[in-house]
Amino acid sequence: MGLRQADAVNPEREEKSREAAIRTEQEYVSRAYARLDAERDRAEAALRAGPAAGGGGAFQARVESGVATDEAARRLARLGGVEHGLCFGRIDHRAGVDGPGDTFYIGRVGLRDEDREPLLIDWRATAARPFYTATPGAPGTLARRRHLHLRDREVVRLDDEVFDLEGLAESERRGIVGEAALLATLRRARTGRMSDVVATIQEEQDQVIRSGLHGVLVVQGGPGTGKTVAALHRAAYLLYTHRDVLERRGVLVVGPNTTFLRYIEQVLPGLGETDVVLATVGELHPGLKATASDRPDVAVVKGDLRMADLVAEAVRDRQRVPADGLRVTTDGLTLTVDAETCERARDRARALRLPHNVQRRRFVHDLLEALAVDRAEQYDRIVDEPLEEMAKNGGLPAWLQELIDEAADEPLLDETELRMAKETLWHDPDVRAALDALWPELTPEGLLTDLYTDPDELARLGTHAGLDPAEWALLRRPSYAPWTVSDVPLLDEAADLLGADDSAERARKRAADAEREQEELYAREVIESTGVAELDMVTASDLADRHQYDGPPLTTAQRALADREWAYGHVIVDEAQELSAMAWRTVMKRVPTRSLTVVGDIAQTGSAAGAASWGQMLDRYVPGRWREQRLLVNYRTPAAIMRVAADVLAAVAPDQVPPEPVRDDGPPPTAVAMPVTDLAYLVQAELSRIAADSPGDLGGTFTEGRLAVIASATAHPLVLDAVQDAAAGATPEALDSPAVILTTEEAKGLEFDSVIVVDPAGILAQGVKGGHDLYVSLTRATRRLTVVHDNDLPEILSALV
Ligand SMILES: Nc1ncnc2c1ncn2[C@@H]1O[C@H](COP(=O)(O)OP(=O)(O)OP(=O)(O)O)[C@@H](O)[C@H]1O
Repeated sequence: MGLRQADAVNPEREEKSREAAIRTEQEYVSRAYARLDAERDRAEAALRAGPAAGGGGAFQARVESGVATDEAARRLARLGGVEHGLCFGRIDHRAGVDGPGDTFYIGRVGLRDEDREPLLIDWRATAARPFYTATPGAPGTLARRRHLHLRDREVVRLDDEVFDLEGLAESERRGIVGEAALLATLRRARTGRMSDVVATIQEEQDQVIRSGLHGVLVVQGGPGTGKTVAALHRAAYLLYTHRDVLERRGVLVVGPNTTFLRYIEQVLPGLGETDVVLATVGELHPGLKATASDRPDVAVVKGDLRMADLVAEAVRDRQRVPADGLRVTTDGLTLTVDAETCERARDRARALRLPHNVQRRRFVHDLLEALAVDRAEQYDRIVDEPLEEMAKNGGLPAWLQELIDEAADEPLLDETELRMAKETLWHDPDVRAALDALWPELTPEGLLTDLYTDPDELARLGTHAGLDPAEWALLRRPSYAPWTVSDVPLLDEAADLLGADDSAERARKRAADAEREQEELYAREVIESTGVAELDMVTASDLADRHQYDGPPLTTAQRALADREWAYGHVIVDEAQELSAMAWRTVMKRVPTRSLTVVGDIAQTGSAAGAASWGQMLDRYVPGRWREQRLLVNYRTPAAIMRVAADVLAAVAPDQVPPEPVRDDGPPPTAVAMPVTDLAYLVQAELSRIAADSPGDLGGTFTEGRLAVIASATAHPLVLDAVQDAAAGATPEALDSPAVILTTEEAKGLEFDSVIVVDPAGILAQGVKGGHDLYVSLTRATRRLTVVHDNDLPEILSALV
């Protein structure tokens, strides 16, 4: 146990020295806040002044000041997020022979005083690391670590750990550092928001946070081990340490549902980062926000990699050759292209190995050419036939015969004539319809809708892709059904295969380039006519650029979100065990460098399409090249609740070890046999209990607790009926209310002070993953757990009293 400084002195002296220490720290903290205010003022002033100010007349200077303004905006955003708990730690290095050791204050952001001396060390900086890694057994060069607890800007408490006294029993500490501070933090009631834990990050979490940027890091840990908070702090750390790469490319955090992402959204800005995109798998296809889910058996089929083959088959199936060749009537003529020529055109287009919509251009050009030639030949025949007739009858003058012989050696159409003929044909609706039928321009949505609604096509192509009839039959759905989360990887796959015909975009660019040339010409004239010396450094292209400037640049996050082909600098996947193989395929396309943090718990896999092991999903992309870090300590669930959950885990995943709980507080969990109709009373009673034993915030402020009722699919509608006062569903508003009713799936990744689990037998019966669902439900409570059953308590919950 870490020896607190206070233990070594008598109570009165302790109180006095504590007050004195608080006064000293208050002075320091006040200085830090004053500095923060000054920095904010400075950044605000720079921002108000705008890009042109301070740059003098020279254009380059103005550009530089524009960059400085962007930097000021970033800095301001960063400084805005650190008001709460600005400074939370202090480390004193051991004195050496050459004098006292260094002292550093650790904060959410780095600050320097007027003389550029460090006032606060950013928590992500190397110099801050001992704050997180020192243990009594391995203190490194630290003599003391101090946690500072603030309420607003006031220092209200200090917690010390002194490392250079003897007699510290490492074994008692279970690897936990800063225990007093940690437990105080954990005992705070849940506010419906995920808090950042930057002041109490633990050693094992610190290793995750500061692990190198490259490669795939898997963070495997049981419920409540801080995987999510560690992953988010890792995002902040990586952005700080690899700013150059990551500010440009951004970090993508993929989480299980939008509510959950909202929770973590409240953490990241608090850490002062802005270049992070948060998305669910349902949002990875730009322009779509899929939230609906498929039935588990359907999700399993859609999540299988054979779906990639099915989508590819569907695309190929739309590149057709008519068995009897192409016939199309235009301008009173029936033009034809034989099947062999059509086939050659298709093979030439496919050989380009480009997306379908881009290959289409080649195919269309080839067929238009064939049609144009046929038309020319037909015209030719119309003119030639009477002449041939005349020639046969010997009625053709010699000069005309000579002309005809000459023309026979010339091609029928020269280049310009051919281009114009193709152009005319392309504008004929009948020609276009005929070509569209052979090689249509496709959208991902259109392709999948057609496929899902056509049983014959599903049968034919499904068999090609290796799906059996029971599987492809599950894919049928009406065209009006909403897109589901499992459809998104398939849409993404289709988008890759289809690509976009960018001719319109290229035409726009050509026009823009021409316009720009004009701008440059004009700018050159301006430079020549003004002859102003300070413009010497400006090139005409600079001036043209300035002229075309239209609004502030998009942030990395905004640009990344809009671009399906954006390559992120790093991707973090939370609750990663839930991703299907197809979802992994989509995620991996977003990060060609394979720099990922994969966070999850195989024992909590609830989705039938999810992972049974990490290797199953990752080896395909980084065979044997991913590293795993385990988190073993549970910071959420008290020991008594964890004992009950451990029995469930032993039954459903005997090879998984439950995490070791830090907390040993709270009442024992209970089981109550009662009808669901009486549930409202229990909810009321629980709400009063959590209000009564809410310990208040560190500074004494009372914080409200939260309660969740997690019900089996069968009991869920009955619970909604019985407890009408409670909110329902994992929506942001519902989670902000005192009591919320959730399904097991909605409860994933969330936590509450008190949890009532209804119908455990029903949850267990929820398909193959029922046991995992029950394990997840039982581990959502930070203080109280009640299990409600209808006299059918499953055997594996017999530890409940
Ligand atoms: N070092 C820490 N200091 C204080 N609180 C912590 C620490 N680590 C984790 N916690 C708290 O423990 C709780 C669980 O953390 P988190 O939700 O990140 O766990 P998880 O491993 O993602 O859980 P699950 O798999 O059950 O979703 C949170 O309330 C978090 O704030």
